[in-house]
Amino acid sequence: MYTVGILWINIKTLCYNVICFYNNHYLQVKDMQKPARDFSEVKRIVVKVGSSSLIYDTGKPNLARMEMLVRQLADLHNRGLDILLVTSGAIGVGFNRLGYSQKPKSIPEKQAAAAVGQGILMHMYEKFFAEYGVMVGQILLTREDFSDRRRFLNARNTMYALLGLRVIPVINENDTVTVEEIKLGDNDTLAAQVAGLVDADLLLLLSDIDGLYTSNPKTDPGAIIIPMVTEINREIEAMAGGAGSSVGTGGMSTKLHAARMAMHSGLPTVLAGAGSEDIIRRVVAGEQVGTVFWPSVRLDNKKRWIAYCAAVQGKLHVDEGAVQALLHRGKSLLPSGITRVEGVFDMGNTVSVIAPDGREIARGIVNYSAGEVNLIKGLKTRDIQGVLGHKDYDEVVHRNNLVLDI
Ligand SMILES: Nc1ncnc2c1ncn2[C@@H]1O[C@H](COP(=O)(O)OP(=O)(O)O)[C@@H](O)[C@H]1O
Ligand SMILES: N[C@@H](CCC(=O)OP(=O)(O)O)C(=O)O
Repeated sequence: MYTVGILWINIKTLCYNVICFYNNHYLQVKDMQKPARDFSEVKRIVVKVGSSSLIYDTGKPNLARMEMLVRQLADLHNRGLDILLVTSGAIGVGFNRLGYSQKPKSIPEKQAAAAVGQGILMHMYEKFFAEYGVMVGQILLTREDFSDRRRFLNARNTMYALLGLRVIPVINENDTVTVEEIKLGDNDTLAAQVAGLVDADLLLLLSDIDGLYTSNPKTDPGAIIIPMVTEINREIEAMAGGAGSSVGTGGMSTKLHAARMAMHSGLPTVLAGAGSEDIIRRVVAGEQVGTVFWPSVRLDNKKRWIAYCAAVQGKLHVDEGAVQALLHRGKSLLPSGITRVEGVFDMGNTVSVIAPDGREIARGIVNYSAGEVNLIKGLKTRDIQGVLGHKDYDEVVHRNNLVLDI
């Protein structure tokens, strides 16, 4: 058993080394031939800064860091680029001002901290940007601002108006009013949503870590940085651990989720260290810093909306045959593959499709209500009419309304 264990560790180490050699050497050489880091055409950037980069663990703001980032953003703005800043930190700054020794646990206390902290945060940005003659405008968003078409267009119009007036939108989640059902929950996702909303050319996630590593470098000293990712597959996902500080939310998982959303919107994401010297300018100049997530297949607007904006109203649990049919044979979801229904939804709502191992394998728009799917699950398509008294569709979710690889 012991020998098998040692052998397994050696194989894992060898695999890591091969991956890292490939990433560090071959991909960088390839980068040089194919200018993957050529951001010279970039006109609009969404920059997200995490709490861990703006606040010390005590909850006191890191003023030097904030000033340094603002100077770089103001400079890009002066160069004529459109900059949108997604900033975390309201809860962190707020809990300190309220006299808590650490981030509170209860939702009302976090909301109170956000209410106090958001004002302080905005005041600091206003002050720092004003030193460079740059105006800022606050925008606070919830998930409904992306899932509701009217609100989506409203938010977009406001952002375009601000950019047109050469104002930098400073964006955060509206934590004071967001309850579970309407919250995005983390600003990495928010930044990716904003990048899609304004059709940005680049998403830059600045954190207390300088890139994606093979595992969490704060707990694994052997972790190695990955300079480029072209597909966020299960191996990459397995590398992501939780937050690295008491003020961060989500850790690497939410950054990968954000990068995947951006990839599906056709735009690159760079994850880099907020504390590195001149980091924003260096990323935009195409230097090999941090991890770049390169876009692959661009989903059309409808599928992007299903995957990332629509509120998920329920779950359809399916059997292995349905998993194979959806993932590998490009099929629609028929009643015969459905084993269980969760949630209350109507025809036209968005649902998650769950594999037998509990993984979400797809998201799509349903053609039948939860009650109806409950009655026809496991049945053949030809039985729908007899059971429901009507059959408007053969499929419970048509493949045109289905997004795989969420
Ligand atoms: N594979 C990984 N590579 C790099 N960092 C990781 C990884 N897994 C987990 N982390 C942790 O993610 C943290 C960054 O996420 P988070 O604390 O939420 O920061 P932010 O406040 O910038 O959003 C890092 O400090 C690190 O500890
Ligand atoms: N909206 C919250 C931050 C949520 C969040 O995602 O935090 P982080 O992981 O630090 O980017 C706040 O302003 O405190």
